[in-house]
Amino acid sequence: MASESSQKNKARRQLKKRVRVDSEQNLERLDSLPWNSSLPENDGSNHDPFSVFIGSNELEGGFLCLEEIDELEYGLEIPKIDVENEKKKVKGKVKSKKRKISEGDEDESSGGEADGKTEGDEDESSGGEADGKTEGKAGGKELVDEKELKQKKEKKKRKKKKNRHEKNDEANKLKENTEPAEPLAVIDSQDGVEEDPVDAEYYEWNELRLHPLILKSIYRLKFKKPTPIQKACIPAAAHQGKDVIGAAETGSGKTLAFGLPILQRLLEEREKVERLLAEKGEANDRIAPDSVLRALIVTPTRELALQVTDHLKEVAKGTNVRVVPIVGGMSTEKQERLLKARPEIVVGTPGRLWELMSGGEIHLVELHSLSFFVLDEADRMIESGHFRELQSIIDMLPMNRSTESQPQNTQNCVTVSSLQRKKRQTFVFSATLALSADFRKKLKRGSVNSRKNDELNSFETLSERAGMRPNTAIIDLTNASILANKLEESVIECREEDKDAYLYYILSVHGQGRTIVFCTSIAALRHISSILRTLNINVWTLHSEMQQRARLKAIDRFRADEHGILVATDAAARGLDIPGVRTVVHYQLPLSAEVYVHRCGRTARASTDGCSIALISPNDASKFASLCKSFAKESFQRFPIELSYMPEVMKRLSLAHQIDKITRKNSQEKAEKSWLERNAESVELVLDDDDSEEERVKKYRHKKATSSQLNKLQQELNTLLSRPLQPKTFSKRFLAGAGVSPLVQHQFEELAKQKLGEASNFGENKRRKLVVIGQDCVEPLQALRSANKEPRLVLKEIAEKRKNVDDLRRKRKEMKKRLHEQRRKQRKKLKAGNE
Ligand SMILES: Nc1ncnc2c1ncn2[C@@H]1O[C@H](COP(=O)(O)OP(=O)(O)OP(=O)(O)O)[C@@H](O)[C@H]1O
Repeated sequence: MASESSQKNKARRQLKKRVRVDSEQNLERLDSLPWNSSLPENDGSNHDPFSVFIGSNELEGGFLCLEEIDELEYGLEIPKIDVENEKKKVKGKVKSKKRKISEGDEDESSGGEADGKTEGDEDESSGGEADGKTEGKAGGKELVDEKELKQKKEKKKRKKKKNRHEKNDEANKLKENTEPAEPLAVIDSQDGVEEDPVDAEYYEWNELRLHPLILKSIYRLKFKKPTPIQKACIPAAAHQGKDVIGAAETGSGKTLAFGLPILQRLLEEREKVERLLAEKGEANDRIAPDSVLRALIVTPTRELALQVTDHLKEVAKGTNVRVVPIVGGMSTEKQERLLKARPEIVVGTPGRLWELMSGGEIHLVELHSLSFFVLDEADRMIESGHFRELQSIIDMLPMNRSTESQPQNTQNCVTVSSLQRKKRQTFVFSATLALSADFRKKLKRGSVNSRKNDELNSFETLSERAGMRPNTAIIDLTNASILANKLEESVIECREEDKDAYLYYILSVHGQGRTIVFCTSIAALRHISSILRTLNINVWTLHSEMQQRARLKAIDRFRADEHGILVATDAAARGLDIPGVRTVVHYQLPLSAEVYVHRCGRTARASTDGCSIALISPNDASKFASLCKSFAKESFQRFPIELSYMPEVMKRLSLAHQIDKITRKNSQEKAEKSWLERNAESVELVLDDDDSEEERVKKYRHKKATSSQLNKLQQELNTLLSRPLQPKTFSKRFLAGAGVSPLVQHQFEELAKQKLGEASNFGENKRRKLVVIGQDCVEPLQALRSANKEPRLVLKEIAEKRKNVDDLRRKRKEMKKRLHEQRRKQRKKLKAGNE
């Protein structure tokens, strides 16, 4: 018996030793993971008096370890960081192994009092010898000792149990607050230890060691795990304090990839001040809120600036960090008022930012404590139209070399910024950074600071001017095509004049989900929106000539409509984040591959899928060819067209075009007339109607004829539109199969109402059961996927067609020239004959 017990004890001791080694190895491994902050050595250049209190961390931003932050202070139990997890797992393993070893023993322990043998087994911590000693002894003292020991152990057990319950309660509370839906209990099948569901679900976030308040926001937003660009950027930017150049596909979460490190540092710094004051025994209310600008984020468009602001505000909820947008098209006074509140983060467009900066706006020019300078959609920023203002803004930034100014400790009040005299971090992000051949080379070299290109508006110059440091982390996660992974691209070849018909076809036969139709010119946008409205399709428009308020309204309305259609110029191509955009139509091809990528990026965002359809006419051939070349593509899938729909589509389009032409002419005439009248009025002239009676009658007749023609056309179109769009072979008796888009469904419903109306007029109750069937949605993406046998448009074909078109044009030109020459000769002959 004794030998059995000592064997058990030996086994236990060995196991303990192994577990300790395992756990140490695990901790070592975790310590060596790349996200550990690799803080530079103190080079002695930091003269910040506060560094005495802060320690070496202060040198590079004073990053706090997560462990230093008291979770309870924030009213939440933060899922443990990886180290904790590992420890927990190790403990679990020990437990389960112990359990295996002492199986039976524990059972015995319930009846331990009877034989007194198992006491020592349970009290494994006291060592195996105790067992040996108690073994076989039944003396009174020993019994008393055993009883005491047992009581102690039970007390300990009860305490442990209580603690466990309390912990579970807290975890449950957090789950309720953050993850109300389907809490997932994960059981580690290997060691039988129950893992915290939040722990398991947000495991990857925990590894990034973000501030508890940021994690709380992330749980609230239900972002289960960081996206690859976030995973790559956060350790470098937030924990290693590096500058970052980041390129990743559209919709991949780049905003938070730079936004979270900013928040992290601001919160860490606040924590540090609080801690310092607490150490010095001073009250927290003496901490002044940050009254200086800490992060300046520049975006190329107003919508994007507003969107980034909203996104950051959402994550910064509950942190007291203020984010403010500064964009053109809105009242300058209002924005100045916003800046008076001295927000820590400002997101703006270069134009308005520079306007306020050059006007001496105090919050924007006091940049000594600026810790972050961010260029979102950086490649767009270096294009003409933005660069000059951006350059001026960059020139206002203080040198990013040393801790140039002394901390302010005004009136004995510690400001957070006064403690943060460290280098400014620069973040440069875009989906298409890697598209430029020049930049691609630099990315490959892993450096952006080699001075080969002296072009003023090069990316290189910009980053250098912005104070980007040599050890910048360059993170390029773009795939070969740069486009989102789940995007399906397709093309429709058609004549220029048929583009409207194909657009109508896509929207009416397949118009599921939100669609954005892109064009390059405002004139084309106006044309399309007018035609579509004539065809009873409700569309929103967005272009740069619109008032800012109208632009935002259009976006809001589009966002609110599940099957909304937005016709936009490239003003909406970058950054716009509207969930549920299923299709992007390129009515006109963009002028560059970058813009094509950004347009396509309005769909297939955040790991969802989507589809892009480009309408290509012979005029677009050369643009299309260069697009293919940029993406090294040899072929494109053709979008499947059910040709039997086309006769009906064409009929409607022809009517819509005629109506549109007449209405445009009318409104143009009206505008011209009112312009003349307005001008005459302004110079106090009375306009004479100098038309003769005959002319006036003629005009009247013409007007009447046009208006009756317009009425006729409109009626005809209305009749067509009141019927669902049907393929030519469509049988009215059986309505099934092809799938019904919202527009067609609406038309069916209208038809049903009409029929019901007729039926009730004639008292025919039998016809009441008019049912619309076949409502399975066939959205463009679905149609595209199910038509994978559709022949692909090969680049060679395009090149051939382009050559044919060019040949034809050349021949026509030559013929014209020949004809012209012939006529000239004839005229010359005639002239000579006459003479
Ligand atoms: N970790 C995450 N998990 C799930 N969704 C996320 C995560 N991070 C961001 N998102 C969401 O993904 C969407 C796209 O994010 P964001 O606008 O930052 O993308 P982007 O890469 O900047 O796109 P673009 O290049 O088009 O500007 C947003 O709706 C955002 O809320």
